[in-house]
Amino acid sequence: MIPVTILSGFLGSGKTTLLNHLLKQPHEERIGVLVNDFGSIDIDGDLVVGVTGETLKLSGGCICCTIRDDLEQVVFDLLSSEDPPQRLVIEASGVSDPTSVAMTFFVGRLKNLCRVETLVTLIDSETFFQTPVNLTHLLERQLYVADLIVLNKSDLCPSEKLDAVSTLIRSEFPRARIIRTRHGEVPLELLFERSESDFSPEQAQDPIESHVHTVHDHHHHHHTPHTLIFETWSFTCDHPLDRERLFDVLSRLSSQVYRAKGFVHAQDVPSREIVFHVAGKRVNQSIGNPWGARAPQTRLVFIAEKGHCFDELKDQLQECTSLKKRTTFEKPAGADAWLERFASRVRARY
Ligand SMILES: Nc1nc2c(ncn2[C@@H]2O[C@H](COP(=O)(O)OP(=O)(O)OP(=O)(O)O)[C@@H](O)[C@H]2O)c(=O)[nH]1
Repeated sequence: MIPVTILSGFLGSGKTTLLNHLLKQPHEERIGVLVNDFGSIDIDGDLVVGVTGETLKLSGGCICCTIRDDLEQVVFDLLSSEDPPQRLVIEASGVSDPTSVAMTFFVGRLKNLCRVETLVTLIDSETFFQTPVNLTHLLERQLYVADLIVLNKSDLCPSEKLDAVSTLIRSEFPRARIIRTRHGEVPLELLFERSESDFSPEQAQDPIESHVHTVHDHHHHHHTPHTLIFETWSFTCDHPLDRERLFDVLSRLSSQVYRAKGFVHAQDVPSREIVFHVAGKRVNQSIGNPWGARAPQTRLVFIAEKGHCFDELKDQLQECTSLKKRTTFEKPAGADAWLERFASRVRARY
């Protein structure tokens, strides 16, 4: 039976960062990695670096609901390949319920091939107490089934706040082990350590959600698909963007936008990708890979509250393609004529 580790945690909590850290650590097993992006274009798969095994991308939906069958198929194909991985790590999308992802391994063809060893849930410690009320249910679901809870982004959080987050989580979810990290730096041994028992379907029957997914009826799937709760929109553009303007636009995103990320074709660094992340109110950018033979293209994905209208953002992003430099001072109409009159008066006097 192939051991499976499921990484979950809300949008931007640091799952991909943890995955990258994990894959950079020396490991002897062949690790198969599956990355699920909720957005309509795949970004996460390309953000995973240093993979020694195989990385498969599942995008365009959430593996816990709309594309759950795809997950089963992809894992089955991977395990039936000539050189199958010895271990699987699945990065669930930030909006997914890890229980549903785990349940995929208790039904159909995967039932006798895999065992779900560890469920890891990441928390963005900095923004934990600002979690929008309509998202606390999802967060609870992610925490409830976790064997390991990672309080990530500890570098952005004063120690008193971190203690408060830790105390609250420990009292609400006493079963899990809790670890504080920065940049997802969890030791491999901890991630792959067998918990006291593997995940069992009974764990899915938690008090938070009464309508559980039963083992026998895999299609008896009651929870609301995330496409009904979240809105996703992507922006692609071949023209280079003004990075300063883009930073400005991304810094002022509506609070209904929970997450943005992607690759930018920037005017000032035309030869390399610029990787942008917005998580909470924080905008991060870093220089990524050279475009090489690929045609440079900006690909940004946004995840927001259902019903959010992206029209204004679309206009703002399109304006970032303009080569015109922004001026902070716009001369009022008639200013030139006035200046000319003023100058001639000065000339006449002196
Ligand atoms: N300062 C700081 N930044 C972090 C830390 N962990 C992750 N980040 C940054 O947070 C942003 C989001 O990190 P990701 O790893 O992409 O988050 P994610 O959970 O995979 O995001 P989704 O897949 O969209 O849900 C990136 O800009 C990371 O560099 C941390 O511990 N400290």
